[in-house]
Amino acid sequence: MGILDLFLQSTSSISLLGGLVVLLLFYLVFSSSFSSKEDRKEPPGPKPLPLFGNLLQLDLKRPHLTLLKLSKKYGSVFTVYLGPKKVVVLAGYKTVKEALVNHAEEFGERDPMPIMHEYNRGHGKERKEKYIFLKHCLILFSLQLCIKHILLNHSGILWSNGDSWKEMKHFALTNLRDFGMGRKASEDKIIEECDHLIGVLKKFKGQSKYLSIITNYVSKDLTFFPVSLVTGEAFDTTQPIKYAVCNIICSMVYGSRFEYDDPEFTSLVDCISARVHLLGSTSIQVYYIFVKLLISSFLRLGAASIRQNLQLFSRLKETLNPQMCRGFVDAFLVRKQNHFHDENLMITVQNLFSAGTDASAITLRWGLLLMAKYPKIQDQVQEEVSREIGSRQVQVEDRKNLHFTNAVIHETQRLATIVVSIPHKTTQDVTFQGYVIKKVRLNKTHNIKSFKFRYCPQGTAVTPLLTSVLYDESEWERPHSFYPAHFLDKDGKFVKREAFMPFSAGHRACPGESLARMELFIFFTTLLQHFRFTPPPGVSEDELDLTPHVGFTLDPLPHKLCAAPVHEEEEGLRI
Ligand code: HEM
Repeated sequence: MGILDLFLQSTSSISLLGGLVVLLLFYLVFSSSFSSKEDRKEPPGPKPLPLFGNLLQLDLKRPHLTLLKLSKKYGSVFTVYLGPKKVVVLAGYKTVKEALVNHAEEFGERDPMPIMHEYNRGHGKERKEKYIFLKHCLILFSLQLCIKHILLNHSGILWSNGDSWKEMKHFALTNLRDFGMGRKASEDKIIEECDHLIGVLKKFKGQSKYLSIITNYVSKDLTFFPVSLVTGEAFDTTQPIKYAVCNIICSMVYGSRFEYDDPEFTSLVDCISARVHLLGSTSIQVYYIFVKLLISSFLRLGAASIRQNLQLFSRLKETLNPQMCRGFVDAFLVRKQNHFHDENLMITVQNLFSAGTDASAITLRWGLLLMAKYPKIQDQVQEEVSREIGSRQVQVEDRKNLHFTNAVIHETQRLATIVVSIPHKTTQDVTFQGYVIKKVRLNKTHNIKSFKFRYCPQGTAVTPLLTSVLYDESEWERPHSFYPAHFLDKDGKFVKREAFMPFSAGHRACPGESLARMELFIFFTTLLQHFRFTPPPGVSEDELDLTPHVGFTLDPLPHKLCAAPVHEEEEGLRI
């Protein structure tokens, strides 16, 4: 062995040893700071590593499942560190409800995700100036700069706090109600949209590959007879359902719907979905370090959506009649005080679109996938629909007679648990279930450029784990199975369950719940009234995968289904 080799070997051993010593010191310093005496009463949790926190203990593809497991070990209130960021997790129905409802004020703020925080970090220009700047930027095509400037403040509903959030949420709730949310007007809009959706799904029957004989219940007197149906071409349910659901928000926000092949509309919807998708990517959720790399794609998508909305707003402004508001945007434009500025209009509209389209559309897609996977349950739904409604138009009023169908929709929402959690934060030091949850305070040394300032804003982040409520073993008989009987009494009548909380609760509860519930009922029931959903040819029911794709929401994995028309009079296919 040459002297050089020896030297290299000893140098690398020394540097390795040195590295280990540094890491050990680092670990000791950090772990003592993570668990100082002062913190003893803080919620327990797995020991974090410096910088990485508990990231290495999380299954990053299914973080919600790891959190469920940790709740079994550490209890219903525990702490995890996502990198350097401390997060208190609340698990189980009783704990989540107690925090969000009984301690609504203390747990009621939103903890903006790092990417939102990155947007919102700013230098206090006047709003008007920023908006003018935005217009200039648009002209100059400097889209990234535009968005940075338009999002300097916490605007809109979803990611904002304080007075602006209060005013925007109240305004959205009252105005969307005025434009039909949860009422007859929105029922009519959903019914009209169902017709368009049915028309689109019917187009997929053209190149049928094979005929299947299924037992179908089409007669009112419950005589079962086989019907020959063209199973149709397998299609991806994503876009038609998303377009249909988005059109309901469009008619309330802009006062009009769009055709599914209108490029302005399709790019608006696709852009919103892409942003939600990116927002939910593991890298953004967990690896704060990579935020900078991803932010430019996020900004680009945001810019496209802003540009489209600006065009729509300017068309609405040109034809605005304050005496006759067509939708939410008109109502906003005629109010010109306090928080009713262009920036809030833009972000609130974007929030309504992203929150209002994706969640309902994804739930519907889960519903259809579950029907294809469990044909006997689909039989029962179709039998009930046929018996109670026949071929007339489904109405929201029918919900009280369609006990089984209603139970299936609720069970779909429970099992799919599509919103795992949207982060909250504490507004003050809170004593909760015997633990002290301290508000993270920033001192002057945390200047605007520091890592901690950007990713650990004031207040402790709190994750009310809705999945743990919807899968709570002390509340649900079969938490991990598709079991509509969770929502039925012994006489087969629909029963509400307290632990059914997919829309969350308390101050930040979903303002779109009544609209979403109406959409889910009318779209789902109408689709099952008209179509039989089956796996694509060559795929068995068992092969349909119910593993979710984990992002901002839990979506079904990409899949295709066949939709076979069930009505004789519609298709003339009965034999
Ligand atoms: C099946 C459909 C839906 C589900 C499961 C759902 C679920 C949720 C959940 C869990 C939250 C967070 C609550 C929290 O932070 O504790 C939320 C917030 C929100 N949702 Fe929904 N939602 C749905 C449909 C809608 C619709 C149709 C709209 C619009 C009309 C909407 C608008 C919003 C908004 C604006 C927020 C933010 C509220 C705030 O931060 O104060 N959602 N939703």
